[in-house]
Amino acid sequence: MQASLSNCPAPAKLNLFLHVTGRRADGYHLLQTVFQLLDRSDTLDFSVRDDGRIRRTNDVPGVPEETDLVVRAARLLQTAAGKPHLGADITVHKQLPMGGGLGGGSSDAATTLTVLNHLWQTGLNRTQLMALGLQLGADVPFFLFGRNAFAEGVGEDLIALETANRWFVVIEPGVSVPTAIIFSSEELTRDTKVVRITDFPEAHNLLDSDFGKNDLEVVAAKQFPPVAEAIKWLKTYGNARMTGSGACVFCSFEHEHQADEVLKQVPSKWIAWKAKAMQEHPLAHLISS
Ligand SMILES: C[C@@](CO)(OP(=O)(O)O)[C@H](O)COP(=O)(O)OP(=O)(O)OC[C@H]1O[C@@H](n2ccc(N)nc2=O)[C@H](O)[C@@H]1O
Ligand SMILES: Nc1ncnc2c1ncn2[C@@H]1O[C@H](COP(=O)(O)OP(=O)(O)O)[C@@H](O)[C@H]1O
Repeated sequence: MQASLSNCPAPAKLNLFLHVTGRRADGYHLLQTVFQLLDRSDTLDFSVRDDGRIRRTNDVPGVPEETDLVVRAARLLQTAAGKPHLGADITVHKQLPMGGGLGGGSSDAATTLTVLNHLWQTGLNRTQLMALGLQLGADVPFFLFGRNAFAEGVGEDLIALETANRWFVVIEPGVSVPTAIIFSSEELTRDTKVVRITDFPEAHNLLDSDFGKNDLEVVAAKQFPPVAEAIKWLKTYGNARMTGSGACVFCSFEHEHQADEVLKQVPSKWIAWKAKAMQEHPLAHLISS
């Protein structure tokens, strides 16, 4: 058995649009969204243990070990696979901001399920891993699906899409937005018209069109003024939007040099970076269909 794997990527996602179309009986919201993978990632190291213990080896500020989605993902897989004697030491190198709408925690969890399924030779297929992932968070199945996608339900009904190979400028407005606060707002609209995949422009043209919006944006911008400020600033360069429940905002460009020009202008109070669209998750090959 291979004992360890280092520098495993957990990439960020953007929601190119995000419509809230209803609410389930359990309070969870029904969404329609297009998920886009980015080539900016957290990275994780895994080392197999033979005593059944699952440990995070480093401190992650603000995330106690027991609540880390990485530790919870590993425990869930250990139980589901019936391998109580197998454990792991996991190191999480965070690059993606927390509460940023980039899905960092969900992506870390998906990478953990993928890599430990491989190292422990657990043999779960993609569908089984996605079902486990959904127990950890609504975004986790997408990262296991492995391709850019149109998503419905709470994000678990996925159809693969070929999106444009764009460059993105992403601004971190310096606040962490808790997803639950945005979804529980009285001001959130929950009745955006349901679209069919054939209703919106071909995915590779999506970013050039006015199609879609992020229904969570109005709520987040009102409750977190730095989000509103970053959107306003970035809108002078193109069709800027918030991703997920915030806080990050993004704008896309055809050429890298255009992204570089915008980055040079970003006020120093914000962290900003560029990333390229990815069509496939870098670990997709480790999972069998
Ligand atoms: C909004 C999105 C869009 O991709 O992304 P993020 O901004 O979190 O990255 C996701 O739907 C977020 O999914 P995820 O990050 O997994 O959310 P969770 O932690 O499972 O949910 C936190 C809380 O938000 C509420 N919630 C979440 C998802 C949803 N479809 N309806 C909800 O009402 C629930 O109250 C839940 O307890
Ligand atoms: N490995 C992890 N990385 C980041 N956040 C985590 C992790 N494990 C648990 N969390 C919790 O999940 C919350 C949401 O994190 P994250 O997925 O980064 O943001 P978002 O859902 O906005 O994209 C964090 O504020 C943190 O409390």
